[in-house]
Amino acid sequence: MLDAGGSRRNSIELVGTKAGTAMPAEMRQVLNLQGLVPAGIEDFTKQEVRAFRQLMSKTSNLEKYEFLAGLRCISVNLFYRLVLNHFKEIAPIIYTPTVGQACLNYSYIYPFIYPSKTSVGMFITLEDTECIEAVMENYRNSMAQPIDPEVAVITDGSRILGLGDLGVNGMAIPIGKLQLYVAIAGLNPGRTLPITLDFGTNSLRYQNDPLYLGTRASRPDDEKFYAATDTVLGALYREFPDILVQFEDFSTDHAFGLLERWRNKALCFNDDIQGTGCVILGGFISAVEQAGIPARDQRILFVGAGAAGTGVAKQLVDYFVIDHKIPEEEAKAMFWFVDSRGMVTANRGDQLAKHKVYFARHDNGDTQCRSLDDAVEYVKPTALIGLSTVYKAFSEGILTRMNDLNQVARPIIFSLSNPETKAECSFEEAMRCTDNRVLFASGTAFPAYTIPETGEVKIPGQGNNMYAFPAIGLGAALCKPKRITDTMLFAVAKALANSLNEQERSCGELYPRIERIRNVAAGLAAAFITQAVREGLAQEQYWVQVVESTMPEKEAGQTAVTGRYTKRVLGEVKTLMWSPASSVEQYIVEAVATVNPDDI
Ligand SMILES: NC(=O)C1=CN([C@@H]2O[C@H](COP(=O)(O)OP(=O)(O)OC[C@H]3O[C@@H](n4cnc5c(N)ncnc54)[C@H](O)[C@@H]3O)[C@@H](O)[C@H]2O)C=CC1
Ligand SMILES: CC(=O)C(=O)O
Ligand SMILES: [Mg+2]
Repeated sequence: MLDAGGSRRNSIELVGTKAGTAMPAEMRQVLNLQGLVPAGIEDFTKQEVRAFRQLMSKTSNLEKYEFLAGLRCISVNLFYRLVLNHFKEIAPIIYTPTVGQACLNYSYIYPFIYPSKTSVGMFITLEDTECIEAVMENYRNSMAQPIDPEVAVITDGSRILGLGDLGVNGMAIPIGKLQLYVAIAGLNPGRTLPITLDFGTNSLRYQNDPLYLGTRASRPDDEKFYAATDTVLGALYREFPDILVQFEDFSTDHAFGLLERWRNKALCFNDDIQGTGCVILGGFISAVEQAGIPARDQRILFVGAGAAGTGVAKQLVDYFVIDHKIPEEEAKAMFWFVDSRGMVTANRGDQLAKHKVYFARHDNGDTQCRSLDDAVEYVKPTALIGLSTVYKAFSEGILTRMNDLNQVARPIIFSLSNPETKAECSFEEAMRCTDNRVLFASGTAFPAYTIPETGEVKIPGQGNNMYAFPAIGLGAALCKPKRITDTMLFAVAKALANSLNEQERSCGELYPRIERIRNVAAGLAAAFITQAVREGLAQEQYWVQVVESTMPEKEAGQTAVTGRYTKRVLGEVKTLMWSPASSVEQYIVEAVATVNPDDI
């Protein structure tokens, strides 16, 4: 009985896109399904249409999230088919902003799944770390296919988006990030591993919530935290030696601490510090080019001096140093920070956290700006970058003042906190208050804005690390670098800035349109690989040969790298690239739209 059930299940898995109502008559017979399914035999496309109708019939975004999460448990293929073909509509559901709501409600909406058949990932408690090898073994045994994961996204839920400590409820973030790895970079869903370190939560709200799914205890101290996390990461790298680990949404000190501990000895990066740095640098380069003053005249005020704020600023400093040949001390002096206590200065009177010290101002004399308004008056910024988690921190007064201060150059205003309930301002507000002159990006997508006087429709840029991490992961999965360096990420940021097409540039946009994100990710992954090879860190010999052989005549080696990418899509769909069967061709066309067939 059990055996029969098992083989039947396997058969159904094997048929993939021919499951359910798409199952051919012969197969229905073999599986004894006559009379158990409607007579109509339809193709996958019709299933997609029906699923999309059902999705769109949901009245709230959270319901849409739940529908998609349930669908994914039933049919991975159909889920990704929908995501790929309706990416613009679905990305804001499986990712920001709705994923924020999903996290807040995760213990209420957790799907009814059975981990022996399908698991959503790993939930590792402090107790589990004492038998971590067994946990790894359990995961391996639960996998539908005997293949190693290529990318793990790991969080401890301590700083989920701008929503704070959500404990185990943060799991929706690694899940959502990895769904974008599949949708944007074509990774095999079976090769993605979401992990939540369920070490407790300091949110009493969750500790006291009867339906809370995680450990009801306060978080451990640093010593225990690092020991337990090291145990998990050590086991993970032993079990899956080539895996890329993406650290996500750890509280600030642990975000920096883990990166320092692991960045030089394993393949990993922190998405909030480095991925965000990459993406914001990419958009910032485009903004500086359009602003109308020399780059070295920029005066950049960051609101929020956390992991993301200082991570982004560090990459911007690199840009001024490398591309504009501005000495580091001068480049650093182009930056000011405001945090919850006011402007970050060396003589503010409090002990500055380590990551703020580099940017602390020493030239403020007795001036200590306690509010953002004061800081704007003091700095007279040309660029205002929000990574503060403070909703509407960019008031109409501040936005209008930015416009007044920047009559020669166009003001750069990035409202980057997520989800949109934490965004410093909306696109519409920024446009209205700056006479539509703003160069704008936001972490969560805002709607397009129609300029009332002219009817012109303006599309805001989405400055979200989703433009970087899938490409970093794809590049890492392909060339298997020993580690990820700042210069490799810088190459990705530059490739992002260069990825805008003529139409996007002529409309003054800062990021490529979301519809092209797969194609763009291919180019960014190519830049990542090329730089890894240059630095002698790529371990995949094929890539070393391809990149080196094309370097002299093709500056970035991009075409050849993309060529190999194509080959892998064509030849090794099952082993590396993944896409629902019927859209593989479409994917290839998108991914290699610019490739000369002779190079493939
Ligand atoms: N667009 C994107 O791709 C990304 C956006 N983010 C967003 O950035 C935000 C911050 O993330 P992290 O830096 O990791 O958090 P964090 O907790 O490390 O930093 C938050 C910073 O904001 C400051 N802050 C708090 N209240 C303030 C106030 N009233 N005025 C000025 N500053 C204030 C804090 O002092 C701290 O320096 C989150 O909302 C997150 O979702 C983070 C990563 C990527
Ligand atoms: C986008 C992202 O990683 C964050 O808001 O934390
Ligand atoms: Mg994050």
